[in-house]
Amino acid sequence: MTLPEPFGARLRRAMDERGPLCVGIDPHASLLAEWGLDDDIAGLERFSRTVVEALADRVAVLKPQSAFFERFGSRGLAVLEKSVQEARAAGALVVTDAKRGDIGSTMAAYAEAFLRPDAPLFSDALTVSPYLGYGSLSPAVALARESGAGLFVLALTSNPEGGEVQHAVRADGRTVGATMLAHLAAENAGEEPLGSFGAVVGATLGDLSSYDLDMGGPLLAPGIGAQGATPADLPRVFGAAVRNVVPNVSRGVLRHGPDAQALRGAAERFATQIREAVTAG
Ligand SMILES: O=C(O)c1cc(=O)[nH]c(=O)n1[C@@H]1O[C@H](COP(=O)(O)O)[C@@H](O)[C@H]1O
Repeated sequence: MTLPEPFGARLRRAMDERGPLCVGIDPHASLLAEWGLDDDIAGLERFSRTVVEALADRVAVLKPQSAFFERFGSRGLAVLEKSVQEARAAGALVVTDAKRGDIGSTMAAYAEAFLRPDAPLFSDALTVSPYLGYGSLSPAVALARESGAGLFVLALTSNPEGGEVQHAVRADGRTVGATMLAHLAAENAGEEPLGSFGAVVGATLGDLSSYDLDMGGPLLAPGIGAQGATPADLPRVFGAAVRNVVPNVSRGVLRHGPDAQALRGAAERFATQIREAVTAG
């Protein structure tokens, strides 16, 4: 049996070919209104389809945020399934942002929901929370390896509240966030050209030179646009690890809809600024 190509290798290629930008599919009620759509299932469906049709053939990664679909119950989940499948079919890698995390035996079921290749919500990667202990994620790590999928583990999140947990210093002197990065480095050891086990590290966090961000995997960096970070911040925040950064922009692109050309233009502007910043950095 041939193993599927690992997520990290597929992501590296997509980043090299398309640039590293990840656009979020975050159908906030306020964005639906701005787009002239109703806050209902038809509005959700129209919003998601528009983003997928405009961008899935050109950006490396699309990241649907599950909460905005779950808000509509089972019909919302059906739209999420369709969006994930159509985006993947059109050539984007899909990171489903569901931030799952639970005791190991329950985590196994979450992993099956998103990382088993025949699952309706199968995604190239899933965001997960390690704050029930990194080891609780083991079933997801194992299934991702088997399926050629990946994980993005919350390490240093973009929100100001994250620090009370992630910057907390453990008995061994390391911060909790640094410990998560070290677990990921071990997971990715020997994986070329890029490991499949990424970290989420906010672009909003300023100087992170005290952290070892070179953990062999991708760094999903939300916070650009609506949360105040800019592409120009990336080299300062990530240092040499900037080459492995997948910058996420959600509202900063989405507010340009519903016109597909305007969405593409906004994504292109961010992509250009990111390329310039990474090259200069
Ligand atoms: O895992 C994430 O994607 C994530 C982690 C984090 O630390 N901060 C963060 O903003 N996110 C997500 O990234 C997206 C950011 O959206 P914008 O602020 O609109 O660009 C949202 O979907 C958030 O849920």
